[in-house]
Amino acid sequence: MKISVIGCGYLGAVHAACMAELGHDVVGIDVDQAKIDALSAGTAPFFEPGLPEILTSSMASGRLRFTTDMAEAQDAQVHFIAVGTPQKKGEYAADLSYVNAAVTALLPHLRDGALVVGKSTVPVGTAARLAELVASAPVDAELAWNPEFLREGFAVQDTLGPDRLVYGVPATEARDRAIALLDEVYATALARDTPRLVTDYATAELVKVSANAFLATKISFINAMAEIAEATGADVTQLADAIGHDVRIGRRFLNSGLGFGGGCLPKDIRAFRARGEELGLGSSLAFLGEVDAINLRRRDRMVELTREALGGDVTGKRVAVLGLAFKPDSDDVRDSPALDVARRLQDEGAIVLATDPEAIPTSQRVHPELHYAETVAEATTGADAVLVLTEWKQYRALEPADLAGAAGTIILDGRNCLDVDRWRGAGWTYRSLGRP
Ligand SMILES: NC(=O)c1ccc[n+]([C@@H]2O[C@H](COP(=O)([O-])OP(=O)(O)OC[C@H]3O[C@@H](n4cnc5c(N)ncnc54)[C@H](O)[C@@H]3O)[C@@H](O)[C@H]2O)c1
Ligand SMILES: O=c1ccn([C@@H]2O[C@H](COP(=O)(O)OP(=O)(O)O[C@H]3O[C@H](CO)[C@@H](O)[C@H](O)[C@H]3O)[C@@H](O)[C@H]2O)c(=O)[nH]1
Repeated sequence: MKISVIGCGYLGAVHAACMAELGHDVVGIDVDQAKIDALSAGTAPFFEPGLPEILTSSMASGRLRFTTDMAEAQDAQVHFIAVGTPQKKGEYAADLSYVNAAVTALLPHLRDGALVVGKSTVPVGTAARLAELVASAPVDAELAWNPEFLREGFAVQDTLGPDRLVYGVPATEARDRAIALLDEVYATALARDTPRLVTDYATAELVKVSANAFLATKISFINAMAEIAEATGADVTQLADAIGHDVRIGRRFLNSGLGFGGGCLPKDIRAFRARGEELGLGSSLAFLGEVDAINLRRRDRMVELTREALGGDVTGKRVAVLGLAFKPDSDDVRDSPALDVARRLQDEGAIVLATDPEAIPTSQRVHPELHYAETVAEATTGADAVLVLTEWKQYRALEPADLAGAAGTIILDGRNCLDVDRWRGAGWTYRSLGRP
């Protein structure tokens, strides 16, 4: 099938490459010339495991190409909208200007029978409005909403093998045709019995934001328990293991620490709250304000813990920060708790040297004033304290001997990911968020 993917960021570039990998003929379109140049050269514009390989194979097969020219979408039967929906400046609501612009620019290029498929995360009610815009096209075209649940770091795997497919389709006679086209797109996943839920626009939009709200709530729940654990001498990681054995609760997404960041959970819970208020249902989603507040307090506590460990004042103290990305296996630093803590410590007068296996270039772009080191050895040499803020596999595996160049023996575990006995046994002062 001929497919266009409009917006080639973390979501769209992976989606385009994976659709081509599945045998479709795909054109990826973006307004960012540099991104399109990189993708056209077969280079992934960000770090995502597995993406370079499928980009190379799909481009070599001739089934994948990239352009900034929207007219090249004209042959496609299905058009995925994968542009950004960031938080508006100074507000909680989502900025829908990119989605509106993308759909508007696509309209003159739609062919008869085309299906425009929303993938971006949007406030409930957006699809119904965009459906009217699509209906104004000079041809017979329809809109469907097909939210995406991929996780960065596992984006290729999640796109090729999603855990569920949700189709929000029109209530008109075009419904069956929209379902048939989406079934053709996802034939490989459907052949493996991937659950498929066909619903209306509003439910499809809400499935996405409520899933992220639930995940964020689960993380903030365990981080609230970490606050209580810290005050009472309990161990939040043991608590998570114990409650996680109850299958009704489950252990996943109960990792306490610095909390959630990234381009999705923080802005999605805020946009959901803002939408609730617009609907006159602010109280139904008011708890998300608390989820957000608990999450942001973790960053404050990490800065405070560093201050405490360094005798009450970080001024002039050397602090090594290991980890800048919002999570391991990604170079994404959007709303990254790690980068935020590093920056705040530097603002307080600490001499911060930060490192990350992949996220130095992305961090440098937003915080050129921070000092970066290419290796752990370089970052930790002469350090009074070492902070682990993103739980990359290589940081979890660190041994005290690897930090022999540090001046002090203070290690602060912002992700509750280190072996306490290994560090204390080697004479280090180990402190964390919620472990005694
Ligand atoms: N990143 C994820 O893991 C993920 C997962 C599921 C859903 N989402 C949702 O997908 C959407 C995209 O997220 P992202 O992380 O890929 O964002 P991103 O910022 O990485 O990518 C968005 C891309 O859209 C492009 N763009 C903007 N306006 C355009 C236009 N008019 N025409 C063509 N391209 C345009 C930008 O240049 C950019 O490359 C958001 O709504 C997000 O919430 C993201
Ligand atoms: O137990 C946990 C799990 C995650 N996190 C943090 O939560 C954030 C988000 O992690 P994760 O959800 O794995 O990453 P994303 O790639 O942002 O994926 C989320 O956001 C995407 C965009 O909407 C959705 O598609 C995914 O389903 C949803 O998991 C990161 O900062 C993690 O460090 C924790 O603090 N504790």
